[in-house]
Amino acid sequence: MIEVRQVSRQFGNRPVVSDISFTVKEKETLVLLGSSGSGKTTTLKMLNRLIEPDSGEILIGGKNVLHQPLEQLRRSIGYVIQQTGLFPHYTVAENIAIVPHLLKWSKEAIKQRVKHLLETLGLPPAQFAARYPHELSGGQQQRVGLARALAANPPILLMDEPFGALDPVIRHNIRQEFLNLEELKDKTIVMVTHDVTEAVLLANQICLLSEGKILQTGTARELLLQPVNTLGKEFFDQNRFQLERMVYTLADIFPRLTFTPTPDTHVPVFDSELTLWEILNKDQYDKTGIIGIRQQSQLYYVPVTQLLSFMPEADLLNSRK
Ligand SMILES: Nc1ncnc2c1ncn2[C@@H]1O[C@H](COP(=O)(O)OP(=O)(O)OP(=O)(O)O)[C@@H](O)[C@H]1O
Repeated sequence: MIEVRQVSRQFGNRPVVSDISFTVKEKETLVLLGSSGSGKTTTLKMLNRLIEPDSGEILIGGKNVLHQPLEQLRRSIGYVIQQTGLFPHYTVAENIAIVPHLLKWSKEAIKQRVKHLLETLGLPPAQFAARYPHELSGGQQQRVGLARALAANPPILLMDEPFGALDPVIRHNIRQEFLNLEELKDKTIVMVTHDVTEAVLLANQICLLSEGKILQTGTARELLLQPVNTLGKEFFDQNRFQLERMVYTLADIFPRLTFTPTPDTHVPVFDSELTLWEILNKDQYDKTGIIGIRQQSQLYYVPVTQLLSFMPEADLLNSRK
């Protein structure tokens, strides 16, 4: 668990991070979201002491990070940055092996770990292990950066705009892979992004920053549907239509649906707690045009077009009771 308590940091006499507090539970992903200059990177770097706070406390696993030996702290925290930070004169395998090597793992253990990570991240070792970073695409470099951060299996991962340098299609694909990676499922992750879609997709909790202060911390659903101030609301407005599909569940829109009779053919059935986005991203539905919804152990059938044409309404959540 990571606990950030009333942390502040100035550069010169300019406050860059002011009185920030949040908690990241084990195996959760907290996204630091905010526009450029809002203090995201500075906050992240205080977690692994690349920057030290002027005041406040940061506890990891109950221990103040300032009281832990720096080397030990950094080795228990994987760090992934946009520019990957790969060593240009090291091969892919050597780059990934850096921390296990420092930890004096056996040669065989290192070899097996590198092989496993490359396979997991879709980079066949026979093809990629001996290459140098400049012989890789941006997406491949980013995967190697992630593999390197994961090499010694640290419980915590800090990621600063990890997909930022990638073009939109690759970015989308890597994000999806990221969501499905077994290696990441038991990690406690803090990620910096200014991309709202990325935040909504990946975060258990979002901490929305503006000018070094927290505007709101909560789930994507809370930030989108129950903003506590205008600034927080406006941050999502440009992408609101798409983002709300990512947080509205079938149960939310249930009162607005018109049901059809039980179809003759088999149709896919979804639990009503799934979001519209989760349903619309599954390809099973377009064969039938109709889906089943399981709501409080009853089954209802509805044409998919109703989900596609759904327009969020301000009163919808209030009417769901
Ligand atoms: N070492 C430094 N010395 C002086 N000012 C700094 C330093 N590092 C960051 N800043 C300033 O602190 C502010 C916050 O920077 P930070 O990198 O934390 O923001 P950010 O939200 O991550 O922005 P971006 O999305 O552009 O990376 C910026 O105005 C930046 O110029």
